[in-house]
Amino acid sequence: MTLLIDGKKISAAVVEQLAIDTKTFIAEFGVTPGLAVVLVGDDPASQVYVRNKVKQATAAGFHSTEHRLPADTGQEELNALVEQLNNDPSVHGILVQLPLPEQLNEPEIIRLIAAEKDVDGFHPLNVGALASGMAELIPCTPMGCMIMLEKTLGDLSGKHAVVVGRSNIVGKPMAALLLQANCTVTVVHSRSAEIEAICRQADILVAAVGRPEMIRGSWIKPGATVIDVGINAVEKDGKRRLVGDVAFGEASEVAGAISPVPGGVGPMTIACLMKNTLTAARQQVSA
Ligand SMILES: Nc1nc(=O)c2c([nH]1)NC[C@@H]1CN(c3ccc(C(=O)N[C@@H](CCC(=O)O)C(=O)O)cc3)C=[N+]21
Repeated sequence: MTLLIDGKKISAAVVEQLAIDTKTFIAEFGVTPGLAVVLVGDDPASQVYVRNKVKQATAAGFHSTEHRLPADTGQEELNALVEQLNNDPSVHGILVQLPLPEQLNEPEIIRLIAAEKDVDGFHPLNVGALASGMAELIPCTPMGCMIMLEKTLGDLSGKHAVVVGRSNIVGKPMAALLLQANCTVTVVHSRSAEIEAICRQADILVAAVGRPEMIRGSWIKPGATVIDVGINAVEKDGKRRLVGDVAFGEASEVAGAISPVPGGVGPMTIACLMKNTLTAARQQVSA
């Protein structure tokens, strides 16, 4: 029997615990954790995610604000908003939805966000802290994947984890976290040779490439744990559907445990954003 790793259920438990911790925090410090979400442009999928984030923030007991800027916003204008949020003591976490429209310089914005308010964990200071095992703010998607893996497998020591993809937002931080959990870690990417054969050696396979159903059942070692990070919108029978980077039907016949899309990593990402917001608030009140 293949176990379905239910991200909806696990994330609900995370948010429930967080709501309790938030109450305690507010009672102790008299401060409500605040999250500011910035969205530039009007991509409909992004609007859905931003709305979900604001909704979950409210459920966790946070104060949250949404800042929408038009698609043609200039760098100066976005910088000014980020600086204003950096200086606002009621805001403990800042998330600027990526990717940004192409006239905007993404690395500049990532560096401009105050590191202690960087709830995405993308600022170079937070990336460095993660690489050396001193992280407070950990990128949300990889953190969510680790919670799912530990919930499913317990101790991860000695397992061979293969990460497919090397992005700054998922692949690289995922590899760092797996290494810290004492896995043997292999990262494969678009230039790698023998990707299939390497995937077939994985006890833990994390797919984060952004290519619909690229990973087939035949790439998976029987009994392996598969985490599907991909959220790809595809047309099927004239309807918009979400599929992962893993061919779910085939893969679930081979894997020991697998996370679905939707209902897997997506909700975990949002739950971890809430965790980071409370962590950030905690750091800031005791600073
Ligand atoms: N600075 C920044 N940080 C992010 O964390 C970030 C970002 N930019 N840009 C966009 C991506 C995408 N992302 C998702 C989070 C949750 C779901 C999610 O909950 N998805 C549901 C389905 C939602 C639906 O039906 O459309 C699920 O998988 O079950 C999806 C996508 C966060 N991102």
